[in-house]
Amino acid sequence: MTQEKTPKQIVELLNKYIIGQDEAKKQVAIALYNRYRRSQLSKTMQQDITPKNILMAGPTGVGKTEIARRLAKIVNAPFVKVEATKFTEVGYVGRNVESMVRDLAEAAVRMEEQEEFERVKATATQKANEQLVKLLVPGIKKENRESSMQQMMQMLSGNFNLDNNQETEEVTDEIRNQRLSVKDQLAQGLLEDRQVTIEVEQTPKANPMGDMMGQMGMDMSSLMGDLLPKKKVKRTLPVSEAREILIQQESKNLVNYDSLYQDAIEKAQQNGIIFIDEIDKITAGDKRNSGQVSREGVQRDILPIVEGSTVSTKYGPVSTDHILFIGAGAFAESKPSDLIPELQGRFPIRVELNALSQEDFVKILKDPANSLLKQYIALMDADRIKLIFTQEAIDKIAQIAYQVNQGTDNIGARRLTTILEKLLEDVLYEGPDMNMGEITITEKYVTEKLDDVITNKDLTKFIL
Ligand SMILES: Nc1ncnc2c1ncn2[C@@H]1O[C@H](COP(=O)(O)OP(=O)(O)OP(=O)(O)O)[C@@H](O)[C@H]1O
Repeated sequence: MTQEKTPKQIVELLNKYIIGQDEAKKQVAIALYNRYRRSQLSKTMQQDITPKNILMAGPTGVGKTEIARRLAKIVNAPFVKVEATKFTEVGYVGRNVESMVRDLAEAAVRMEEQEEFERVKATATQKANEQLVKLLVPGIKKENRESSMQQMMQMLSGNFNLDNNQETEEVTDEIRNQRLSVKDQLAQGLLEDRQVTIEVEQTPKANPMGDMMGQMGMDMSSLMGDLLPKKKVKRTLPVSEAREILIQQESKNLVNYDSLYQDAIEKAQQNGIIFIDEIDKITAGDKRNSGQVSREGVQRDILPIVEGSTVSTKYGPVSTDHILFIGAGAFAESKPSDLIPELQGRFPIRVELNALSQEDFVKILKDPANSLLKQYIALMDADRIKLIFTQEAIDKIAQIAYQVNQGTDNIGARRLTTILEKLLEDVLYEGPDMNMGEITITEKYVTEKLDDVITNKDLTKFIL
């Protein structure tokens, strides 16, 4: 296991995206680094030192998930979020909790695939373009009796090779020249709208049986997929879209999936992070969810996974020994001490996240690298409109968000999203037709646009 970043460096990176919650940021960074420290020890020593997972307590929308998700991004770790309450639903059985590890393996495979696709991109694009040239200037299909005879002989001898189109295609000098010129035009982007017909694999439809098998740890579509040839259909598309599909197909051919799966499993085992939300709702102390699958039962099912066990996935067995688990919940009606003792022991690091203040909201709107305001500014920029917010307007938005949270449900920073959407609806709708190079959102605009909604409680609940 490699660990390129120290806890301090991790916190510095988290600071770019998350406002406040300093203690939580520090603790996740330490926990992550401790996992690396433990992996450096001898196997026997490792067994004696149990991994230290984290329990985050705090109201909704204050950054619990965001911290964990960002942490994973920063260290390029596969990440999944599950709701613990999902496992209390009727229809779930003990084994299902293992699905969180399967999902992690899946996430790791997707990450590795993305990296590999990036690595082979240049080659895949080149091959895709070569195919496009052939599709745009097809060769002459040879109705060659000899070759039909050969095919027949091959089939009789059990040697099926139905994909020998190229062999029966004649390429004259003229075609060769045409292809050269088309290759040039393609490179210059002149043929992007021309239609071509390509073969694409049809994705199998989801079926309920598959879902059931999935819950039992089997993946029907991949089982069947391995046995049956994938169904191909012909589609006619513009070159620009066809190229994307061909690149995808070529990339898949260029990637060695056996080693990709191995790498992905290694990554999930060594770097994986599983975020278990609503863990407070599976305690005996919580009064909700009664009459469903026993909450303590779910805790007992989760325990072996957190303690370290091996879960079979369709990519191979995954050991959970080094996976970092982050439990989170509001813990409003229950306490961490309501969890079964064994589970409490597996989550020894406890952090509380604070409710967000009006000042925090101002910072959340402005400061993070991809803050909400920056997102809207970027969106409008696509229409070549410069969107400007005055400081007073930003303060007003934060104040309204804070007030609405106090007056109705406190949903934390999520309130900012609904408020901004309402505030900017006219700008988003009319902006492109307004022929304005610049739109400034002032405090007055915020007040006028939102006042009606705020003063009417029913409207507030519905819209904001
Ligand atoms: N402290 C913060 N700094 C920056 N953004 C935040 C902060 N807290 C919340 N947000 C924003 O609000 C959204 C919701 O936060 P998050 O998903 O972390 O909630 P949570 O605390 O995990 O609550 P829940 O348990 O209900 O999921 C995030 O997408 C993020 O953009």
